[in-house]
Amino acid sequence: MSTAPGRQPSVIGALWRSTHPGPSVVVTTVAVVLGLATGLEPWRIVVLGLAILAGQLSVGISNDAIDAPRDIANARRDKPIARGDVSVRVAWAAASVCLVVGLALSLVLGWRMALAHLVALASAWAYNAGLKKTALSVVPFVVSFGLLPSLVTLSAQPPALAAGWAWVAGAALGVAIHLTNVLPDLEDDARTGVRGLPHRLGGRISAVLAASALAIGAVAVLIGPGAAPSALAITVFAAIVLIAVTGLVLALARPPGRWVFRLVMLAALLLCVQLAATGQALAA
Ligand SMILES: CC(C)=CCC/C(C)=C/CC/C(C)=C/COP(=O)(O)OP(=O)(O)O
Repeated sequence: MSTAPGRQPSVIGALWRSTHPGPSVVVTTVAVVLGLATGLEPWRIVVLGLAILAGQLSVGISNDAIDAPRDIANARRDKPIARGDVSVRVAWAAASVCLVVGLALSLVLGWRMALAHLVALASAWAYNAGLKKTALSVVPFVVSFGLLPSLVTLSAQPPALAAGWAWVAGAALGVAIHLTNVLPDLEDDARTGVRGLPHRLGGRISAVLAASALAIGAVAVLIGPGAAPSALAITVFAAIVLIAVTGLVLALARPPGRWVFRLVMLAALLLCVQLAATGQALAA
């Protein structure tokens, strides 16, 4: 979003744009929807949503604060810190406050939930702090997204870890998101020495693996709960597989770009519907 000439952008607006608002809102929405589906009490859903949102804001803002020198070198006009709309110091302060608020709210839901959220956030911050430049760049996505269903089930009374198949679905979603999110930035990243797993694999292999991960996640949710799947579950499963196959074929036919990420986001959304449809079975 650009600012009209002569108008000072607000610091809050600039911070919000640094949070990676799309993914932050999506992850929060997934947690809230799963909370509703598993029958959490309303106050727990509100606290869970705020805790996850605050954690996501801390991850997004710290990512831009750490990347500021690189984004300035790449003249990224979409990055508020690189544009000078907000200082790195203010961004760090905001990221720290959001981190503390996210963990404090998690504690309200119980120490197990707070501990799991701490691990998920530490893994995401480790990505920002340097893992993104290594062949292990996918690991934080496997860990954090693998834990996401458990952040919901551990917020219940009594708290429980999520079922194994829900961990698989979350981790598969994380792999697909990571492998496709960086596709549009491959060239910028190469210029500034960022060589995560997708950069090493190349766009095409990354897109193929992302589509395969989505299909694996969908199969895990379909057969994991053990009971005969409902008509809705089968329909959503078929839609995810169709999107995954479309992504696969298109990625093989032409160089993958932002559209692959959009397809993955659509399939990710459907995977969440599929997860939510399992309701109480989500807890181990
Ligand atoms: C449940 C939970 C805590 C999930 C979060 C997991 C996780 C690893 C998040 C990292 C998010 C992030 C800011 C990616 C973009 O960074 P980038 O620097 O690769 O891309 P950019 O150029 O868009 O900033």
